[in-house]
Amino acid sequence: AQALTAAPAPTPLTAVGTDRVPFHGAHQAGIAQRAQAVGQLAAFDLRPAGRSRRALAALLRRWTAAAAAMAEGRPPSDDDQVALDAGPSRLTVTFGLGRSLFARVDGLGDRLPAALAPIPAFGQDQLDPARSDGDLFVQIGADDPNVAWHALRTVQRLARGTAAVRWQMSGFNRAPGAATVDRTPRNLMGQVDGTGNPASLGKVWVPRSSGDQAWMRGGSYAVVRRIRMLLDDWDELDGGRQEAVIGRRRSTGAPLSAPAHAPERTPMDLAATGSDGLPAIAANAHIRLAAPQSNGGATLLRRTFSFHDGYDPDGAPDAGLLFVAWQADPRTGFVPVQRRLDRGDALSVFVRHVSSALFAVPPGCAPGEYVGQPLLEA
Ligand SMILES: C=CC1=C(C)c2cc3[nH]c(cc4nc(cc5[nH]c(cc1n2)c(C)c5CCC(=O)O)C(CCC(=O)O)=C4C)c(C)c3C=C
Ligand SMILES: [Fe+2]
Repeated sequence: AQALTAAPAPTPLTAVGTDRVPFHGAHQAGIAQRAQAVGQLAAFDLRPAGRSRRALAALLRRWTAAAAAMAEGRPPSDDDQVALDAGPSRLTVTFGLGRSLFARVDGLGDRLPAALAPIPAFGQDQLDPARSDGDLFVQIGADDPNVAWHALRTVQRLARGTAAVRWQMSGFNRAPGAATVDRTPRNLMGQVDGTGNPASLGKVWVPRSSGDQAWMRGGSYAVVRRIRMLLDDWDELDGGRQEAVIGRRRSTGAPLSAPAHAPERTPMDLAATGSDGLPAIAANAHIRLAAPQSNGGATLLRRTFSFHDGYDPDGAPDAGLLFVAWQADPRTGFVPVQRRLDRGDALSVFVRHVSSALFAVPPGCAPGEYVGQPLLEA
């Protein structure tokens, strides 16, 4: 065996480290790109010293400059060097604004978008206010854990004196190169999760020609829900019942309306029946109730991370989904879909929504500009 003191074999920086996502553009990075292996979500509340347009603009300018540098694999100014030897690793840092911010910062009251209306309470919610909402949102994704943590630490350091962390959550996904087959990654229930995401992002971006607030055009709205999975209860179901709850096969992710060995992306047929004459995709199956065709066309881009934060005293894992859903308007996206799921989804007895937040995510910016500039300066 090689002695631990021996110099490590020189491994070349692979595509995992060198891959990058451009920070600048029409839309912020971290929405259209497939989710990275590591996610860090954080909400900040403005401190009294940060509750002016000037202080907020300065913070967003600092955050933008640091995020743009790190996305290229360059250190931000006054760097702590935590990620000095790493490549950009597909780092994205995405910034959002919560409803409470518009009441706290002078002169922003009349700039509150109608789409930032509070998410209504749902019957099965068990939300913790301390882990919900927030003035500012930062979503970080990277294919390397050190790179993601470095970005989180950097935005938090740059906020000192202006804004303080309100809540923070860490998540993960399959690492690039880890799959043996070409298939959408699995969640912690073992399901292929993400297959039904929209092929086009037309309903994700606020249209250029509409919306009550011009500064949000080209932006999007993020609904963030920490959804715990009741995994010990789930384990009690046999495989067939687990598949019926979702409406898709566990092995391939194909819909239950398709033949046994159909590929993952076979379209679902909600009218199909089995040999018993019953619907192949049950009336209360998750995909039937969540699908756009069951919700007047309501469409979401789900870009989620799994989480696991230890165990309860009874041994149950505190694990589940950091559910991040993107849409042009949550009132016609997340809200009607969740209303339907809350009332009738077979999955709902195996999950628990424990936190909720909604953020307006402004469009992207060009070099020299900062995210949110049209809100604060136009
Ligand atoms: C309000 C929206 C949704 C919540 C909350 C939600 C929670 C949730 N979902 C899964 C697992 C799966 N979801 C799947 C599909 C799916 N889910 C939603 C919406 C919400 N899910 C939509 C819009 C869809 C797509 C429906 C379609 O048109 O096909 C699937 C199937 C595979 C896939 O399409 O991704 C799984 C599996 C969990 C575990 C969960 C909460 C913890
Ligand atoms: Fe779902």
